[in-house]
Formats: sequence, C-alpha cells, structure tokens
Amino acid sequence: MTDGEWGGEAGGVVGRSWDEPSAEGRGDPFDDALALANGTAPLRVGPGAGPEITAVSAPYAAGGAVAAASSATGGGDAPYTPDDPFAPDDPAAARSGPSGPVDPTPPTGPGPRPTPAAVSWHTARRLAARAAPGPPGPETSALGETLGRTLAAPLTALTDLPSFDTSAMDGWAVAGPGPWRLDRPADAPEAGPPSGILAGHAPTEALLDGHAIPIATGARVPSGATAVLRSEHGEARELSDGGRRLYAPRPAPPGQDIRPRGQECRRGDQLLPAGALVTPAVLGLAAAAGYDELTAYRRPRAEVFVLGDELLDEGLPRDGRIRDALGPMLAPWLHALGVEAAAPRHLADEADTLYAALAESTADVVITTGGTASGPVDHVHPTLRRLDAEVLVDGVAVRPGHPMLLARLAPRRHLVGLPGNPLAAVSGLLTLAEPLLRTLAARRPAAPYRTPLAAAVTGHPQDTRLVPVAYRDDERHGLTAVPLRFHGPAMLRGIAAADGLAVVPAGGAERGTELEILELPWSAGWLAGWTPGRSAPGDPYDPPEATGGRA
Ligand SMILES: Nc1nc2c(c(=O)[nH]1)N[C@H]1C(S)=C(S)[C@@H](COP(=O)(O)OP(=O)(O)OC[C@H]3O[C@@H](n4cnc5c(N)ncnc54)[C@H](O)[C@@H]3O)O[C@H]1N2
Ligand code: MOO
Repeated sequence: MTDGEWGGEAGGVVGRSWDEPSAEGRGDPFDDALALANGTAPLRVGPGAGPEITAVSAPYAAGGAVAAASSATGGGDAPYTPDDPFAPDDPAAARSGPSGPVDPTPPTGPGPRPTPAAVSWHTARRLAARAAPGPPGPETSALGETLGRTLAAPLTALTDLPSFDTSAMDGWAVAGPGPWRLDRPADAPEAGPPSGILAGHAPTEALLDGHAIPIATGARVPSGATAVLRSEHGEARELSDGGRRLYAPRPAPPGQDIRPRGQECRRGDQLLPAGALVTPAVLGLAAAAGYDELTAYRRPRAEVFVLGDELLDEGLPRDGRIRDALGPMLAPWLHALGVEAAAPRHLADEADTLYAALAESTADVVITTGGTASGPVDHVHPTLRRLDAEVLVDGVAVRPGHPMLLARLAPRRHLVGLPGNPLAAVSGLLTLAEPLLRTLAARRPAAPYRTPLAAAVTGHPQDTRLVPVAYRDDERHGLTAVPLRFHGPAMLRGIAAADGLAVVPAGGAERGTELEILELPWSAGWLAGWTPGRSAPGDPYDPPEATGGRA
C-alpha cells in the first residue's frame, strides 16, 4: 500500500500533486486539505469527480474512515507482526490508523475531539509551503545584514568589472615587441630598482612604443601598453650607456596577462536575478560591483516555546526530570534556515500560560515543542481551539513525528507544533517548519537530491520514515547514504552524526535504492572525511539497529 493510498482522504484528494491540473473539476487540493484538517467546509466536488472523491465529503465521513481503517490494517494483509519494531503497541490504535483514531461520525457534543486523518508526508510539505501567501516585504539593509536573505531585486552591476585594464601578474607592462627600454622615471630614486605601478595607483603617463615599466598584479595598466610580461619571463639588463633593457625569450602577444576593463561585466549587466540567496560569495560580488547595501526580503521572525515541566536547563537529569534538548537545538537550526529566532522561552505546562504566550506573540511563526499529543498537560490543541486558529495540518503520516501540526493563528502568523520527542521534533521541523519558513524567506526549494542507500532500511507499513544517514564516498560504490543507528524518536545520537535524513517510503527500501535525502543546513563538508573502517564499536555508523522505540 502506498502513502498516497493511505487514509482515503489523503489518497483521493490531497495526495495528488499540486502541479497536476485539478482533474475533472475537483476542488483546489489546498482548500480541500484545509477543510479536511479543520472539519469545516465540505470539499468542492465538481461534476465528474471520481468515486473516491464523492466518498469523502467531510473529514469525519464514513468513506474516509473506512479507507483509513482499511489502510491501517494494510488492506487486510498488514505487513507488520507483533514484534515488528514499527508495529503499534496497541492493536486498537492499529485499527484506527497510523496517526491516531479517526472517528467516523462528526462531533456532536462533549467528549474527545476526533482527530482528522493525517496527510501524507509529501502533501504536508506542500501544504506548509503554501500556507503563507509569500514573504514579508523587502528591506534595504547594509551588505553585512543581508547574509542568508533572498534578493528582492536583481543585482545589477553598478560598474564595469574590472573597472580598468588590470595587470593579472607581477612583471612589466610592455608596449609593442621587445626588447624594451626600461627608463627610470624622473621621480625615481637613483639607487634601487626602478619604481613602477602598484595596485591602487593610477598611472598618469602613457607607455611609449618599445618601452616597459614594472607593474604589480592588480595595478592599472598604462595606456599604450600592449601586454604584461611576467617577472619570471623577462630579464632586465644594465647597458654600458647606463640605460636598462628588458629582454624576453618569447614574444609578448597583445593582451597577454591583461584583464581588460568590462571582462566580467559591463555597468548595468544583471549579475544575479531577484530571488537569489545572499551567500558569502554574493556579498563579495555585490561589494565588487559597487554595492554598500542590498534590497532583500526580511528574515522571517520565529519564536520558540518549549513546553514541559520535566525539562531542566542545566546539569544532569535528576528526579525524573531531563535536560531540554530542543531549546539549544532549534534557535541555531532556525538561524541556519535564514530565520531570526529569539532565544527559546520555556513555558510552564499550564493552558493559560500557553494561551497568553501565543496570543501575545507577534512572530511570523511560533514553534512549540511538546504538548501535541493528548496527555493531561498537552495543551496545544485545546489552546489552538481557544484561539480560534485554523488548523492546516493535524498529524502527518511520517515516523517519527506524526503528531506534528500546523495552524494559522492570523492571516500572516502561523504555528508549527513539534512533538516533544527530540527526533520527532526534527522531523516536524523539516516537514512543516522548513517549507513554511522557506516561503516566508522567499527561498527556492532545494532541488530534490537522491542518493543510493548503502544498506536496506525497514519501512513503516503505511507511513513515510525519515532516517538519519551519513554520506560515504568510496571507489567501489560512489556516493551512498549509510543509515545510522540511534534513530529512535527520543534519540538525537543518529541525527547528530548525520548529513541528512533519508525519506524512506512505506514498506522500506532495499540497499541501492535511490532515496530523496533532506540535507541538513550545515552538512556540507563536516563529515566529508569520514570513511568506512574508521568507525569504532558503538559509534552511530555501526550498522546494527538500535532504535530504542518505534519511530
Ligand atoms: N496516547 C497516545 N500517546 C502518545 C501518542 C499517541 O498517538 N497516543 N503519540 C506519541 C508520540 S509518537 C509522540 S512523538 C509524543 C508527542 O507528545 P507531545 O508532543 O505531547 O510531547 P510531550 O508529551 O510533551 O513529550 C514527549 C516526550 O518528549 C520529551 N520531551 C519533550 N520536550 C522535550 C525537550 N525539549 N527536550 C527533550 N525531551 C523532551 C518528554 O519528556 C517526553 O518524553 O506523544 C506520544 N504519546
Ligand atoms: O513522533 Mo513519535 O514516536 O513518532 O516520536
């Protein structure tokens, strides 16, 4: 059973690619998925919609529930067994779907709120990317302030580059064929080498035919010069008449070692289009092209609220309490995604505290950690209802992290609810927060990157899995992705050693299967030196599985 087939609603409506035309007059998939998540508007079913659409007119409709239930049992032949590491602990939960129970009837009174069916992982990412209408307005800022932001206007050269004919080498500027007269300029001291033209100095006199003058790399070539002769290719000799001559064993063809003005660009040329990411190299180019400031979209602003009274900010775990692993991780991770994130705030597990924090926040995106499930102090869902927030995604068919959620607090303010288990929070960050923040930062989606697996990976029966992998490059197999140990939902040991997360489809993947890899913002180069054989027993690269729980 594929992810797209799972859950009825997800397969029939929101599992369709956004790029496909809306077939046969069906409703907009985004609106449909929204209606599913909120239980509000019915799907707009056009004439000729397929039977799988008509069966799903509301999130709690029997058709959806039947489909979800049948998918949860694997359509009658569920591929997992009781001792499968991914098999649900609770058989009732297994029957009710991979991401929580799906109530076949609409809510009619007090009692537990039915959970809408989870959407597929790919759909969740698309919904998150489309949740915000676009980036906040552009701002003009000093160059250094724009690193990691997206250009809101094309970068157009303010000058020719180079802006003058430039010597590419240390040596002599020569005019015409050699040998050349090396006259000591009138203002040169009697002793020592003849002075020449240094970088940053503008030559005032033209070079006469048959003459040469010492010149430094980067210096402006005098008018009349036809070439630059490198210092190692010429020899200056004193003559009996007191003059000096420059000899070269080979001719100096016109233009040799001169970078002509405008070689890289002419003033007014477009160097980069609007939408380019401001990288360190772009800052360098912009400075070279004459910019002191750039117009770029402002960084999205995020606030992180860490929920959980059991969390300690320092010291060793004690008395049933544990260290907060998400606060220290999320702010720098968000910075790496080009987001302005204040230091995380630790909130007490009280509904009113969360309500006040969310109501007062002015951030573009609020990220909460923990409290997404239905435990006694899991206040995220009730607080969103109290705030009358619009839930866009409520559960995703992905392991770990399936209780993750996305809600709209106001037209341009969103909340991403990350599950408390640390690797599940990473999964939510990459599944929902990253696409949303990418839209807000006007960043282009990374081109999907696929790498063959170095070893088989077990799959979840219905859901996508995100599994930490490290790249290995060897002569025999080329670049492969090695699945790492310690990938349980409460573990960070695998992801801390990873270059990315492999997107493992339902059912798993064999060794050699090319899988999409979600790269981590800092992965390039950090572990590039790692080769097989250097791993020590117990390190994350060791192949045996140790999940410490279901993912
Ligand atoms: N009855 C059910 N219970 C749970 C389900 C379910 O479907 N039905 N889902 C499980 C899954 S899967 C996850 S993931 C968690 C999500 O729970 P919450 O988002 O409500 O998170 P908490 O309960 O607050 O915490 C879960 C776990 O993570 C630890 N935690 C929380 N915050 C941090 C942090 N900042 N640093 C380190 N560790 C953290 C917390 O102590 C818990 O151990 O729900 C399951 N339950
Ligand atoms: O999200 Mo949970 O098990 O999937 O950690």
